[in-house]
Amino acid sequence: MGRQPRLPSVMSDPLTNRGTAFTAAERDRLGLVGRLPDAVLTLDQQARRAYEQLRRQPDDLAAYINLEQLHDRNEVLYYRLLTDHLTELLPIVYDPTVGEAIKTYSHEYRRPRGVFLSIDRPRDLRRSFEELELGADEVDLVVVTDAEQILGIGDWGVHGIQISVGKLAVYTAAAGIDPARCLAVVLDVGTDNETLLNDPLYLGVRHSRARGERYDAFVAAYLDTVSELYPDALLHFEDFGAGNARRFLERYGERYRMFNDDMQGTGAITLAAVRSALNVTGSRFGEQRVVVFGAGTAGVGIADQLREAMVRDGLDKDEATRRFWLVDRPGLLLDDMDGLRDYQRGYARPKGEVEDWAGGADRAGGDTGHAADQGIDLLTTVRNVRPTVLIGTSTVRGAFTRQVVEEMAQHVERPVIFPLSNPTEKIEAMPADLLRWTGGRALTTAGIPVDPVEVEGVRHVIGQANNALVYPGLGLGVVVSRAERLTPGMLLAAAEAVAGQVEGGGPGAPLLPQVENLRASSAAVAVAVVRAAVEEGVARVAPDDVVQAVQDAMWQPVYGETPRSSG
Ligand SMILES: NC(=O)C1=CN([C@@H]2O[C@H](COP(=O)(O)OP(=O)(O)OC[C@H]3O[C@@H](n4cnc5c(N)ncnc54)[C@H](O)[C@@H]3O)[C@@H](O)[C@H]2O)C=CC1
Ligand SMILES: CC(=O)C(=O)O
Ligand SMILES: [Mg+2]
Repeated sequence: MGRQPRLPSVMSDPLTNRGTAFTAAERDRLGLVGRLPDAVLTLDQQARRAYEQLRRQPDDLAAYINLEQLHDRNEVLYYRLLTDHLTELLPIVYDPTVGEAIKTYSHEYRRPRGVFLSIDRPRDLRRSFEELELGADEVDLVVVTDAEQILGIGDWGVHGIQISVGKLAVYTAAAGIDPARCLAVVLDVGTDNETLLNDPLYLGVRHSRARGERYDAFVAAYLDTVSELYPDALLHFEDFGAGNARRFLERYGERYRMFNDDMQGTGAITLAAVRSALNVTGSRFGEQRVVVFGAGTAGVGIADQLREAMVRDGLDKDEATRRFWLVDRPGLLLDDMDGLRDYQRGYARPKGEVEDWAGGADRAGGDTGHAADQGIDLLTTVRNVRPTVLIGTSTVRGAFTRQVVEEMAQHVERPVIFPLSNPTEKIEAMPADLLRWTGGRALTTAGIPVDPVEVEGVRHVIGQANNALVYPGLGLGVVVSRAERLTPGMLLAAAEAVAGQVEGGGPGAPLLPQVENLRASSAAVAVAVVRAAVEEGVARVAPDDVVQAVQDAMWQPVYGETPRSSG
């Protein structure tokens, strides 16, 4: 076993490394002579080899690890692979496999990617960024999580860094956000996950989750620091706990260029999917009755955006609010309940409304489908409300039972049913079942990717209602327009652009664009977002030719000019 020669930084930095694709002249100029086997491969050939290696992995988690290792060696090659096989690989680097990877992070750890900020070392916060030596105009996007509610799998402490990494991979693969201009961050504020705290190999801060003033001050210091160091960057918040996600967006959304993906991104993609479903049914937003099962960050974020659509459709805000029924752990949310969260209160139904409901207000969940802890359960709600739209953001697998779905389908011709919880182990119902139970009448999507399904001779292609179909284009639009803020008009423009990308219609057609067309649909979203930013007066750059400006801004996974020296 010999000595491993030191590799010049041009090879050890995944942003500049091209491995066996360095030409003889580059090897000579960059100090790589003797560091590589003789052959010079093209990016195509490298991609073929990398894909062969990937295909040999025994399962999805192994494929994830293999891809992350490539990510850490050669970013151009990694993104080339991702863009060439987007439909196949998005579920690996992102939802649902990223959930598995997050659970096993401390054990599968190989090398760090991203910025780790510890609440026990607040004085290191600024330094952690400064030592990256990135200029004020060199960062477009920072994705941060505190990992309290990762997807639907809960609190994963420092492991959450991989959701920031995964979200960024999608930004680049889907919308060509330059990976050299992005940062993934975790705020490691401790964890209440006892499995992690009792694991000797756990890599995070080893205490329970900090809350209250200390936690708030840490988040405030984070925002202060990143916005000062990178004044043009979009500050993306991911997978914070329900109360915090909303609180920070409300407190800071006007002050910083901030985006909460779980509220705003999920709201926008769901709005797009409902828009598309209404194109099929020929009805209007203002006519819908919406039941949301799981009134947390995503559920209420969705309700807010659908409510705005109803208001644009002519309802006043109170009328629109009355078209929503939110069901959470205590059952249907009623105005006399103790313990409602601030963000739920506005949607709580008057207690009097339910007194003569079949089942009644005092009825415990019991035999009526998925049991609520107490109060009025989902089945009773559906039976009495006769919703046209049913949204699942509860993390409760199987909550949309056959009974619930058949009840809904008795009263509407085309029930719109979106089980949005991630990952697969949390989904409220599989779209195939929704279609079978309704004889193909359900208009459905899911947060995870699912295969087409044939029901009664019709092949149904299921769109993926995941915020990944909207946030990359939204981010690109912010980058191109250098928007000062992310406004409701920009979110709406993004949602409408996604819905506008849906082809054709016809029996079994998906409600959302296909992932294989994600680059094109993200570009269309970006164009709409730039135009909205200009119209709303928040754009600091107003390109003459928006379409071309968006194309020009998209980073491509190709080897460009080589660095002049190994640096
Ligand atoms: N498809 C997409 O793009 C997105 C999907 N999601 C998914 O939505 C789910 C929820 O995520 P968040 O809103 O961030 O979490 P959250 O914790 O803020 O909300 C979940 C809500 O469901 C409620 N819930 C839990 N058990 C319940 C039960 N037995 N009955 C009724 N309600 C119950 C909780 O009390 C909470 O209010 C996750 O699975 C997540 O992956 C979230 C964001 C985007
Ligand atoms: C997709 C996403 O953001 C979530 O499930 O939390
Ligand atoms: Mg999320």
